[in-house]
Amino acid sequence: MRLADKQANPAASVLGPLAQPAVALLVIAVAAAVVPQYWLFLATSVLVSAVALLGLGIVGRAGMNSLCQLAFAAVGAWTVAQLNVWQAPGGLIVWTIAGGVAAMPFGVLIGLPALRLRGVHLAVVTLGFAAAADVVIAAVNFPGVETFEQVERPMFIATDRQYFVYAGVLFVVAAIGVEWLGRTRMGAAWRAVRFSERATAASGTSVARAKLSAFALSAFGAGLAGGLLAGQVGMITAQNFTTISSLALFVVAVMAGSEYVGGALFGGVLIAFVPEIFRRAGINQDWANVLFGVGAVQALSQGSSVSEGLARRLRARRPARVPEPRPSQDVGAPPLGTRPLLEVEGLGVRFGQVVALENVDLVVPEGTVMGLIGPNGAGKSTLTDALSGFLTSATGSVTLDGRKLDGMPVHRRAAAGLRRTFQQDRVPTGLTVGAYLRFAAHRSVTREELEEVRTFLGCPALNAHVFDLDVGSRRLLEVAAALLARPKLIILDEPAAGLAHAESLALADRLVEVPARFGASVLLIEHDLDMVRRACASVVVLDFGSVIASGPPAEVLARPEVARAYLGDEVALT
Ligand SMILES: Nc1ncnc2c1ncn2[C@@H]1O[C@H](COP(=O)(O)OP(=O)(O)OP(=O)(O)O)[C@@H](O)[C@H]1O
Repeated sequence: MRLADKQANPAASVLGPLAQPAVALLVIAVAAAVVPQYWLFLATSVLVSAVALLGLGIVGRAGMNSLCQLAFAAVGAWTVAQLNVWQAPGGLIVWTIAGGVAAMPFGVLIGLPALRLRGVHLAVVTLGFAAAADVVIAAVNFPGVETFEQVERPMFIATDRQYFVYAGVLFVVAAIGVEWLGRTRMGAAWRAVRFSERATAASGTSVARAKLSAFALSAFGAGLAGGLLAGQVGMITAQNFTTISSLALFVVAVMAGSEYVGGALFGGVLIAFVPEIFRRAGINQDWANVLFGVGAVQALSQGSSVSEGLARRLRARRPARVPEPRPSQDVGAPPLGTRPLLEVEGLGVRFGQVVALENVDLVVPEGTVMGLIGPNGAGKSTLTDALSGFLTSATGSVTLDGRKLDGMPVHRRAAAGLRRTFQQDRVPTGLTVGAYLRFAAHRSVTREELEEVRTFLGCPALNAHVFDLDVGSRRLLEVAAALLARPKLIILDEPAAGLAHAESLALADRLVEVPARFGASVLLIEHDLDMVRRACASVVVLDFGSVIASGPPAEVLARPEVARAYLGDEVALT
């Protein structure tokens, strides 16, 4: 399913989705006709590296590092060489695709540690794999090398000019594939995992699946590049896939921004042409790697690659329109549900010696908005984490609509109808509003449904970029996504943080309507007591991890023990 809105990419909406590939193919055709043979060979190398960089960009989208892309490429090249020796049916094009497919299990294998490791630890694991692959392929010759068997090209791509066109077409197809994937739910999951694994799981998406799919498809891209290289040079050696080359590829990806098609192409140009320019200038080609390293350090210190910086500058020309806050309009008494929806019995959570929750019993009725309040450190967020499945050490039992949730992982609880938002901003910045809502809804939603929820809460337009939104708008967006998922229960953890007081009250009025309009009960965690009074039919007060009061808001907030918990004094919270 297509997730991003067309307007998110101004060029695409003006020229049509096929215009960019068509222009690219035209440039390739013209270059094939006019560029001298030698430079065309280098240009083919650009395309080979660009395909590998597109693959690397996939793990980059998911916020992971892979320093072993050329080990995957070696698998692709090996497969092509072996199929060539066997003279397998299908010819080079089929062998190249087979090379990509053959690299995928290795991608999954390397992706497995990514389920537990992040950042530099994951990078070290992938580097280890690159080094191990280096040793293996240096020790044994690629198929056909001992017998001097060149990889055979079909007639129509036999010359270097024809092969350049073939590489160009393959790059365009790969670029379309990567862009298309980026707009699917899987692509949105990669962006979401990069921003927050917790929020991704809480939206019902398997973090493990998102990470492994990114590694598998990334390896596929690298495998394709390896096969393409095998066809280009005819006979491959271990020298083509050294660990240092893998590192250089990664560094260029960081600098150029391989998550963008333009960035991958630019990176390919750097890898192919900079060493050549150095050679012609009589400078040792290895200095190219130093230059790439400096560029990557510069990109990291600026917080964005060349492509990311360009994309931001383009977006800055079209700032997102944030709608005027809706005026608050007291919609009357909130509904008071009767049938129990969420039943919590004896919930307990300890962090070492700290007892965060102790023997908490709680019932959230169906069709209502219930408040959960308490002073800082009372245990509200811990309760949310325990209910949504993040705290596996929690004791006690949780039942939603008659179904026991105990032992269920986060994404399965979300699928069972329990959605939550977070106190901190967890909306991935790499998506448009529309793409985020569709992803986080975790079900097929029509544009009308999107617009309905968006306007109901007063969120920015679907084509606005999350990156450009203020914190308040992002909080509303998270609530909108939770509503779109049509859950049975939504736990909102301080949704008004970042909103002005009037906006908080307007949100409270909207929440009152949620049970009737969206069929979900709401458990609202809030410090803004005006908002709680306005939105909630009942309220539960936590203090030091225990429930100290519950009932209608006006009555509960007037109780001296509640005032004492908040203010340390017997003053009613009126
Ligand atoms: N990961 C953790 N390790 C150790 N202690 C923790 C951890 N998380 C929470 N706590 C402790 O558990 C208690 C409850 O914290 P919690 O964050 O749930 O409170 P809260 O009511 O959500 O507070 P706030 O309103 O400030 O968000 C506090 O004493 C806190 O210090």
